Amino acid sequence: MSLIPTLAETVSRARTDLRMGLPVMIGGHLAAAVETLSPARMAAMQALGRPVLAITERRAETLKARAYDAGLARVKVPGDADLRWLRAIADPSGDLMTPMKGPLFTDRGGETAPHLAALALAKAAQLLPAVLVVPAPLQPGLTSVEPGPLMAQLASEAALNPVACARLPLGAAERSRLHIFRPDDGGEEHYAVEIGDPPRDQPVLARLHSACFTGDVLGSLKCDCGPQLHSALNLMGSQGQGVLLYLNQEGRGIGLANKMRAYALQNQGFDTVEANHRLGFEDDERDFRIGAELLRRLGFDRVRLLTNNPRKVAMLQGHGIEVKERVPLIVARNRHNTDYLDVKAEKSGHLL
Ligand SMILES: Nc1nc2c(ncn2[C@@H]2O[C@H](COP(=O)(O)OP(=O)(O)OP(=O)(O)O)[C@@H](O)[C@H]2O)c(=O)[nH]1
Ligand SMILES: [Zn+2]
Repeated sequence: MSLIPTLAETVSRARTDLRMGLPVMIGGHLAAAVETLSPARMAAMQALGRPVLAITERRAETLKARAYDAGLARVKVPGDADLRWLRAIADPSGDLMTPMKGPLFTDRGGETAPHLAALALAKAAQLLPAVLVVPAPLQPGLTSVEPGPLMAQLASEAALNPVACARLPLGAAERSRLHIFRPDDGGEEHYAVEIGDPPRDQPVLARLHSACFTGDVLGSLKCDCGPQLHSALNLMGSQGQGVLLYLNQEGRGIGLANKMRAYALQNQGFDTVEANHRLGFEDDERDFRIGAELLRRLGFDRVRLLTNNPRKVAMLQGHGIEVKERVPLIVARNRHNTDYLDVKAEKSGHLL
């Protein structure tokens, strides 16, 4: 095998570069995430030409900037703009304090593939989707990737390889094991809690749980995650078998930092869906294929799925897992989570 990095490895590097504040070369353009960009690197990029600030169509809607391309607006960066100017466009936390940012002028026509790819990479890095982009000759030492292969790689499904497994007696079920799976694209590891020894030729009681540090670990009252996690484990414990997948897709895939930005917007009065949109994300950025892949790796192809989210059912069915039954997971309301639960029911189609 050659020592040259594969496409998956190059993309994984590019994602890490953006997180560190290092620009990457995407199809003849330099691209850097605004969130991690330093003033010196911004100046170096401005010296190369006229950069644009690529933002998502969602963010552009809030800023009243015209998005001429599906999913993308390319905001012209004035010659005298500094990093504060870029950050104010990227980060909605100051929108209410300084609502007038414009007028913002956006590019129409011309190449968009590098910009769209750069935004997808910023999302994959769980950074705010706002990227400074400037045409540039190849820069030695920087990671370089073409937009087409980059997009294809980000959309592809990483293989999840089992790395370790051990018995882990739980309060909810003494006969439990924890399996760790590692993707081959340098992404997050995911876990599976196997309770008892569920027969592989029958539908297994299963839960796909997305990580929620605030709810699962801290017992936050803002969401229903902690109680859902524990009631799923308890039900599996009482039935003697089940499998709970703990997927590291914090904040519906936007990461904990962005989820806290979303909570800050919720403090300003926006709901959970609006907050995601104002940040430039879709309501739900999770890749549910991971759940299907993990179930298959564990030997299951039929489940009784514990969920209130019809999208989870549809996605599993679409990826080769038969959902024999949907088992509702009802959790207690409190005065902090009642609006959140209502919005999930009204806007995200949850069955509550
Ligand atoms: N972006 C964002 N994520 C949130 C918010 N509140 C909770 N989350 C995340 O939402 C996810 C909840 O996931 P799940 O428990 O799988 O729930 P679900 O999609 O609502 O579906 P079921 O619980 O199966 O019915 C977790 O990743 C949480 O971190 C929020 O206000 N904003
Ligand atoms: Zn939660």
